Formats: sequence, C-alpha cells, structure tokens
Amino acid sequence: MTIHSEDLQMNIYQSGDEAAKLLPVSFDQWENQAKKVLAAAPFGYVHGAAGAGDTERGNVEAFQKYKIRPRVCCDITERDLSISLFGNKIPFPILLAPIGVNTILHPDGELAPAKASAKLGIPYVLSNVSSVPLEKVAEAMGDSVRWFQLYPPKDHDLTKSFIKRAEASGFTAIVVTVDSTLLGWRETDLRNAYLPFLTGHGMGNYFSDPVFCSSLKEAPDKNIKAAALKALEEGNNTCFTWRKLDFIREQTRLPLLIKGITHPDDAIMALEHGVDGIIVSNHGGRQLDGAVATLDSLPSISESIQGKIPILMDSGIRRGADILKAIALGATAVLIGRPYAYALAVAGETGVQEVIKHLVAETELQLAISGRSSIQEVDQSLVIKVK
Ligand SMILES: Cc1cc2nc3c(=O)[nH]c(=O)nc-3n(C[C@H](O)[C@H](O)[C@H](O)COP(=O)(O)O)c2cc1C
Ligand SMILES: O=C(O)C(=O)c1ccccc1
Repeated sequence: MTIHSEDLQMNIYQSGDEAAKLLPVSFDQWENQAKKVLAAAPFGYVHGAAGAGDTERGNVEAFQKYKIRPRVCCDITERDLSISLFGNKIPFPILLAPIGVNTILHPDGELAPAKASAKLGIPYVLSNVSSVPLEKVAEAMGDSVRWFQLYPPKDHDLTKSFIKRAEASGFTAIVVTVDSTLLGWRETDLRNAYLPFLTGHGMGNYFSDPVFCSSLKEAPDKNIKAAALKALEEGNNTCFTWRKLDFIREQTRLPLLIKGITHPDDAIMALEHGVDGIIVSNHGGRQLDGAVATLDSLPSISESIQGKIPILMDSGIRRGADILKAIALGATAVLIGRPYAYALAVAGETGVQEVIKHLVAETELQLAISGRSSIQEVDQSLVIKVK
C-alpha cells in the first residue's frame, strides 16, 4: 500500500464537522477510546506493566534524551521509507509486534491485525499465544509476509510441531521470545484476578496441536482450565538456555530472530548461536520492572553487532519521531505493540490499518522535515543526546 502523507493530512483537515466522527489520530486518543469500549480487566491486561511500571515509563521517556537535528535546503520532494529484510522489500520500517489473546480485544482476534498488515504490506508477527490458530491466520493473509513467534515450550516435540506447522503455513521467519520464561509481576491483573488464558483465550495454537493434545488426559474443550494450565506450564521454560536455542536453530532453515535482548553481550551470544536477527525488546515493560529502556540499549547492541545481522526494536514506540530516533541509533525497523492493540479494540481491522497509516504518515513527514528523503539516509547524525 502506498500512503501519501500530505493527502492523508489534507483529507483530515478538509473533513470539517466530520472530523469529530473520524477515528482517533493520536496514541492517547486510541488508548482513551479503548478504555471506554473494553471492560476493566482486558483493558488492564494490555495497559498494565510489571511492578511499579518503571520500565514501561522509562521506555517512553528515553526518547526525550535524544533530539532530532534537522538539515535544511535539501530536496525532499521524493521520499522513500522502504527497507529490505531477509530478502523482502517492505514499504515502511514497521512490523506488527506479536500480541497474544486478541479475542479479549475484538471478536475477530488475530485475523484483524493479520488482514490489516497484509493490506499495508508490512510483516505480521503472530504470537504463539494467539486465540486463532496459525493455519487460520495464514489463510486470511494470502501471500503476505508473516512471521511466527515462539515461546519455546519445554517439550521438544511440541517445539518441533509448532515450527513445522508455521513452515507449512507459509510463515517465513521464527521469532523466539526469551524474556518471558516466567510471567512478570503485573499488579493490575493480580488485582483483577485476570489471566485470559485460563478461560481459553490465546490457546488457538495449543488446543489445535496434535502433540499438545496427546499430552492431555482429556480433550481441551472438556476441561479448558486444565489444558490452559498445561500450556502455561510448557511456556514456563525456566531452564531455557543457549543450548536449547541451538536445538531450535537445528529445526529450521527459516531466518531465526531472538526477541527480548537488551544486553550487548547477549546480542553477541545470540549471533554466535546462529540467529539471523535481534529484536531489542523488554516486552513493553511487562516483564522486568526497573529495566533499561530499549532505546538506551540500542547503541551498544548496534556497536557489538557491527551490521552483521539486522537489529529490530520495540517498546515505547508511539510516534514518527520515535521511529526515526530508533533507526538513527541502529534499528533497521521497529515493532509496534500497544498502539495497534488499542486500535484493534476500538475499530478492528480498520483501526489497526488506521493507526499504522497515521504512524507512517507522521514518520514520512518527520523524515522530510528533518531534511532526509530516504530511510537509508538516517544515521546517528540525525540525533543528538541532550541529557
Ligand atoms: C497485550 C500484550 C500481549 C503481548 N503478547 C506477546 C506475545 O504473545 N509474545 C511476545 O513475544 N510479546 C508479546 N507482547 C510484547 C510485544 O510483542 C511488544 O514487545 C511490546 O508490546 C512492545 O511495547 P509497546 O507496547 O510499548 O509498543 C505483548 C504485549 C502486549 C501489550
Ligand atoms: O502478556 C504478555 O505480555 C505475554 O506475552 C505473555 C503471555 C504468557 C506468558 C508470558 C507472557
């Protein structure tokens, strides 16, 4: 999809009285509307963070330490936001982050963001804990680029089964998330006694898996809670080490990415263990409280990787300026989390498309007004650190 930022802007300006009826423009508005349409517990699940919320706040605040230093009198008539990732040309440096349990947000569940990303032409990273099984998501996406995120199960046969199913359904990369072998301390969810998996949300891939089902005493629909507890136990893979990553590496020739890296030494370990890409992430502050912001992690990780494999980044991206700063500090692309989750709750597939279109338009205008005509021209010289 081509997005003409000035046309998009002008359409909104000229909508007059209709403007009030249009979908939100800013992240804050999406969040406020999601709060209105959702019950307190599912809203709290998305909004919540670990512990005191320091990591989550820090992710957002880190962007203020860097300021864009524009150049002027550059020809910015033509703009190009496209990047190349594992042989695919992607129109904008944006992916949809893996977010599980989408049926708590919208009846279409993961089918809505999957279709939205297919229309936009950006990769969709499907969560291991999606409510809709991966085969159904693949069917809805045609040939569009999709990656599968894995919470590495303890059981090696289940691991193999998930990877084989993803390969058979046309997913073209595997993302192993390594920051969540235990669920963080999330006070909002504890207060609401709310864990959506226990009522069967987010279990699409497990409950449809022959290896998983054969490990149960009775079919998942006979005892949803028991089956969900078993799935969560598989995910509580507290003995997951680099050796287990090697096992995953051996199972697939697809590009393998590791998600949840914030230390440069771990980035080097990951490279040595054969990954093809690194996702600098702290899970949007939902796992470890008081942790380093991902933007602050980027320069040292970029330094240690030396351009050998792509570095992607998420956690706290809310605006076009954030995207440019992340790219300036070494990211090839960013993943968007909560902004699309809120838009999904408010307006389903249309909402997801809309929130991403606005982000793209803002990024393009920011790029141009800062004196660059292509994402390839964005490097460290775009920003200065001010505090
Ligand atoms: C409701 C919710 C569910 C999530 N589920 C997953 C998941 O299943 N797998 C995963 O790797 N990350 C998951 N994440 C983390 C996101 O992939 C991403 O790292 C994070 O949302 C980025 O931060 P942001 O929300 O500030 O953009 C989830 C995040 C949220 C908000
Ligand atoms: O809600 C999450 O952030 C999430 O991705 C998750 C789900 C299950 C176990 C651990 C993390």
